[in-house]
Order: sequence, then structure tokens, then C-alpha cells
Amino acid sequence: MYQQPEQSRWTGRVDSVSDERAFRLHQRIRLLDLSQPLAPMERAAALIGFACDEGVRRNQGRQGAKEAPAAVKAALGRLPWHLPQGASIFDAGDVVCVDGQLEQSQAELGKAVARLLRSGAVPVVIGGGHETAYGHYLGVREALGPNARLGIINIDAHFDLRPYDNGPTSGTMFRQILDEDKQVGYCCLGIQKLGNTAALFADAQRYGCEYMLEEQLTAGPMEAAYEQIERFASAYDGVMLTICMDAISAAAAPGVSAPSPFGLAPSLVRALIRRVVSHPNTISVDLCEVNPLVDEGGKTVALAAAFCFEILLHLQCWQGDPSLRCRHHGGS
Ligand SMILES: N=CN[C@@H](CCC(=O)O)C(=O)O
Ligand SMILES: [Mn+2]
Ligand SMILES: [Mn+2]
Repeated sequence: MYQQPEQSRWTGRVDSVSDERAFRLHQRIRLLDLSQPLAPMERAAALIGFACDEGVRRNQGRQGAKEAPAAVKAALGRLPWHLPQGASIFDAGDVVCVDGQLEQSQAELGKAVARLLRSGAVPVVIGGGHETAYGHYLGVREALGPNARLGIINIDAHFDLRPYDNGPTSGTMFRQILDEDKQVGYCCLGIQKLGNTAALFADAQRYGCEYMLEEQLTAGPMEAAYEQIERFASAYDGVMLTICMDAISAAAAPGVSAPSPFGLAPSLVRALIRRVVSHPNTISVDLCEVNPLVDEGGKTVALAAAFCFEILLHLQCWQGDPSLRCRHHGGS
């Protein structure tokens, strides 16, 4: 079910009503109603919520991620506006999962993401459980067309390559995608032994998944991660970034379904995000697995909003020649 964006959701401190240098995001956000035809957009990013935790429920996790789109958008709105001249940020509303209809909701999210991409906006999807990534993928694939090579970069403690004989969950998306789509490559950053069985590591190898462990990222030089990102992203026609907030240390991100005692530091994830979203091949982003119902002191919501802020600030679409950015968009 699609829920239109509401101006009343975008509130916060007002330092000035006239000096734009003092503005916050809630003062500059524009609404985009996806139930209406979309005009072509340039230098635009669109926030689209996926209010769903049916995948987490089916995966025996802690439910509550469906509350994240509203919570993360509200926290983001309070942050200062630092975007370049001419940049537009839209709230494109939310896709809501009703009556446990996960597959239908993922398909609906896919349609929304494809329309945004074709209109020229960069989608920033705010999940939802990590099942959000499958709907996000459907949209990116639709916009790219069937033959384009698509790279998926997943910042996550988990591979999410579980079998889906009993239906899709928040732990099966990348196995579904790799089974269905031979034009996809998969790269995980932040993987933990604590979060994956030996069988899942074997599956990752069998599916040709590239990955860097949390320990390699934490102890190694950032250059190694940057080289991995550059090499992987350059090998594809389009790249989508998906972020599972349980990749981050439970100290900074307690509000997730499966917290990580040895997760990544927020500043390290920020550096990874900046690198991936500023890559010329990156066309779409999602951020998942924030659960406001089990968050301590709003830490995870605040961190997710800060990551959204970084995503928006470092998008490649603010730089360079707009014609380069349109090569993935099918028109219409
Ligand atoms: N999206 C999360 N997926 C993880 C959850 C692990 C857990 O609940 O412990 C997974 O299925 O592996
Ligand atoms: Mn995870
Ligand atoms: Mn995940």
C-alpha cells in the first residue's frame, strides 16, 4: 500500500525563516506524490520509506523496523541543510506492508524505485527490515533493463544468503537475487563469523560473493576497503548500495533485530558510505534494519539519520555532467 508524503511530518527547530544558510532539512524538503505522474528531475534525490518488518518476523527476529521510515525521516529533517546549490531532496512517501503481504510490498517498492530512477532522481530507500533490499533490487533491475551488469554492495554483519524454500525473509534476499539474476555480482563489507554459520560462508563462496570481514576492515588500512570498492564498483554498469544497521557495533546501534557486539565503528561505516555513493556507477541506496522499538536513547535512529545525511551529501549526482548520470534511465 502506498502512503503519500505529508508536510506535517517535517518539523523541527527553525533558526531563521529567511537566511537559507541557517536552514535545516525540514525547511527544504519537497513532497513527491508517487500516485501522480512524475516530471523529469535533475540533481534530485528522493527518500522512499518501506514500512515493513514481515521479513524480520519470518526470520524470527525482533519486529519494529516498520516504524523506522517515520522515525528516521523525522530525525533527518532536524539536521542542517548542507546540500549544494540546485540540489533537491524529495520525500516520496512510504510503501507499507499490510497483512503480511511481503512479496506484494516488495514488488510495489520495486515499481516506485524504478519510476524514481527513470525520472532522474536517486532513490534513497529507508527500510524496513533488510527484506527491503529485494524490493529495491527489483526496481533497480527494472530501470537498468535485463542485460546490464548490476553490482550489489551490502554493508552488513550477515550474508543474508539463507535458503528460501519456506518463503522469502529478511535473511534470504541475496540468495533469491543471485539465483534469479546471472547479471548480478555481490560484495559484502563487515561480515562477521559471529553472525554467520560455516554453512553460510560455504554458500557465499559457492555464489561467488566477495566479502571483507569486520576484523579486516577494523584492523586493516582503509585503502584496502577503498580498493575493494573501486575494483568491484567499476566492474558493473550500475551499483546499488544496501546498508544493514546491524553491521555497526551494538554500542552505537542497539536498535536492530540482531545487535553486533563486535560491529563496525560508525566513522568507518561513514567512510565506506562516502566512498560507495560517490562512485560514478552507484545509482541507488537503501538503509535497513533500524528498529525504533528496541532502540536505546534513540541512538540507532540518530545514526541512521546521520548516514542518510552522508548519503545525500556525497551522492555522485551533485557532481559532473548530468548526461553521464542518465545513461541508466530508461525514460518515461
Ligand atoms: N537480516 C538479518 N539477517 C540475519 C539475522 C540473524 C539473527 O537474527 O541472528 C540472518 O538471517 O542471518
Ligand atoms: Mn545484518
Ligand atoms: Mn542484512
